[in-house]
Amino acid sequence: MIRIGLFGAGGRMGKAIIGAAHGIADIVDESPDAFIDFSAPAALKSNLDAAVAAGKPIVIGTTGLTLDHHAALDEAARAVPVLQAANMSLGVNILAHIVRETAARLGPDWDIEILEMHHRHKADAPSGTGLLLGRAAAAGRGVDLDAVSDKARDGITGPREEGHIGFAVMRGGSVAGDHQVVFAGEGERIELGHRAESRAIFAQGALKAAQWIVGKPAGRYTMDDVLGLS
Ligand SMILES: NC(=O)C1=CN([C@@H]2O[C@H](COP(=O)(O)OP(=O)(O)OC[C@H]3O[C@@H](n4cnc5c(N)ncnc54)[C@H](OP(=O)(O)O)[C@@H]3O)[C@@H](O)[C@H]2O)C=CC1
Ligand SMILES: O=C(O)C1=N[C@H](C(=O)O)C[C@H](O)C1
Repeated sequence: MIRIGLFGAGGRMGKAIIGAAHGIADIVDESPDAFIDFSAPAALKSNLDAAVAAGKPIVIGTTGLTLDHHAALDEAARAVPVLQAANMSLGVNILAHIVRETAARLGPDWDIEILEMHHRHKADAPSGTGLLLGRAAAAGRGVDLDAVSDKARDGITGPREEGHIGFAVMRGGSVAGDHQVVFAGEGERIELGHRAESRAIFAQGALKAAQWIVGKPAGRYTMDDVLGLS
């Protein structure tokens, strides 16, 4: 059993982690072996400071992070092990590899669109997973996602720009997390997707990551490292 300090314990993911921890981890207030953070971007820096002050690893699932947040992750990773992943599920992390491979094999005349739907409470858009899948597609094409992403279409947009990667965001009800990557060619489409049936898969992935990261050297890690997908 490992001892986990949990940031965001009162939230939806915090409760899912407490529910999944039985027999794997004790959720504690003092002397944790590792921290898990599913809270909000505004809390990231103080949560990293707590991990660095304790000299313990931290697993971060919070999404909506900016370049400044990533700089803070890099800084903390000089002192302690830091794993940040927009999606802790096995399925999504495998899907990202399939998307990268598919994008690499198809020419730029195949349009790439990413669709995601989440529950009505979600604070950030596009989802961290949508962006992760967009980065995988962009990497497959050898381009930078920021240079080719279309995140908002409204009004007279004109025709689609070749090589761009589009995002469509839906919010409603209690959807735990649906993602689809559409490769649209002339006369045919490839649709690759993942549906989370509950938050349990994210919670189990976060706990697995916390078990894995204890004892690792300082540095930045991903779920690929945990799942052996690198
Ligand atoms: N990587 C992954 O696999 C997954 C990532 N996520 C991400 O995890 C994050 C949390 O999601 P979810 O549990 O649904 O969100 P909730 O809003 O249900 O919970 C957020 C928690 O963080 C706390 N919190 C919010 N803002 C602050 C702050 N500024 N300082 C300290 N604590 C704060 C809240 O406390 P209070 O209620 O008191 O404000 C609450 O306990 C989101 O970014 C989400 O996208 C979600 C699912 C899977
Ligand atoms: O906020 C959520 O609920 C989720 N957030 C993550 C994201 O932004 O991709 C992961 C999952 O899709 C659920």
